Amino acid sequence: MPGVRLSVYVVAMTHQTGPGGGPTPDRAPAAPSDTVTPAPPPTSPPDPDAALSLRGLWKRFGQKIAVRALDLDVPVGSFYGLVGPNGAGKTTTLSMATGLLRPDGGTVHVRGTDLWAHPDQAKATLGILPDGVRLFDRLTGLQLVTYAGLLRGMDRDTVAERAQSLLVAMDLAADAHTYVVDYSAGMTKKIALASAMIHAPRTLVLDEPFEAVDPVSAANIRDILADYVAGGGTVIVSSHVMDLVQRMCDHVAIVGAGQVLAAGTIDEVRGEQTLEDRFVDLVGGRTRAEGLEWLRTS
Ligand SMILES: Nc1ncnc2c1ncn2[C@@H]1O[C@H](COP(=O)(O)OP(=O)(O)OP(=O)(O)O)[C@@H](O)[C@H]1O
Repeated sequence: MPGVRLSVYVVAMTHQTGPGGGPTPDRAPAAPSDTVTPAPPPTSPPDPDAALSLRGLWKRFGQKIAVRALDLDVPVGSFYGLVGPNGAGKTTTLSMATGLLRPDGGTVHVRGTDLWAHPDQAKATLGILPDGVRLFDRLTGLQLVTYAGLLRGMDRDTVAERAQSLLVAMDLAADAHTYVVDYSAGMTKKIALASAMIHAPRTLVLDEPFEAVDPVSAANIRDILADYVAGGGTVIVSSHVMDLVQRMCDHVAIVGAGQVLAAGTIDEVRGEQTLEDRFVDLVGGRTRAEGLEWLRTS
């Protein structure tokens, strides 16, 4: 199928030091180096024009390889979905792609800038909504968004103006002075998204942005993101909701077991199928519920 890259790597475990040569923040100790196989070399150089270009990314946690030799190019101006089953490596990939987690190997380029070599330069152009990272939740919503803008070096007047607009857009104006610790899960997601957008980044990397968000807010956020892409921004979003990705994104990568199994435009990847059917075909994992007869009540 044109435009769809099927993964070619089927390799054994590997362990490398990070690009900076330092230790990685893994939880479990790495296996001895003589028991591992080195990663294959990147298949092609990074794309300097891509919003995000990943080559040969690797990450292992103890014996678990979370991401293995992952290549991905995200075109500028695309609305890119990253989908995969639980534990596929989406969060690990996005964390490495945004400078939150040091890769064991491979490279990350943001519009041609090597993120791990020049993190300040590359990160200045990114807005990040990480999954599961704690916020400064003893601030109010307004304080948190303001703080994000000031940290990005913006002047106070611009920050104040944009913070108000973002709170309105996220339907959080009435809770601007509520502490984030008292926000619901969906409100927390929205205030984190507002914080990621305040500096008008060129690329937004959003890990599960719609999780716990109510349908009306989700529709509003989708509109905001669609406008942002129409204005030249790039959005990379991970999600489990295939229908949402199919409707919202113009590109998609299906990730399984730490690798890209297929990537391209939505039509290229799904072919004649729905995206969900294509996803299930590629990642497998459908099981019959056996041994649960005791759950039947009648
Ligand atoms: N800090 C960590 N320590 C140990 N193992 C980890 C760590 N982070 C992730 N893993 C493991 O790496 C694999 C990939 O995890 P990751 O969170 O990237 O998957 P995911 O695709 O984002 O999953 P989900 O859709 O469930 O959020 C999983 O097997 C997970 O258990």
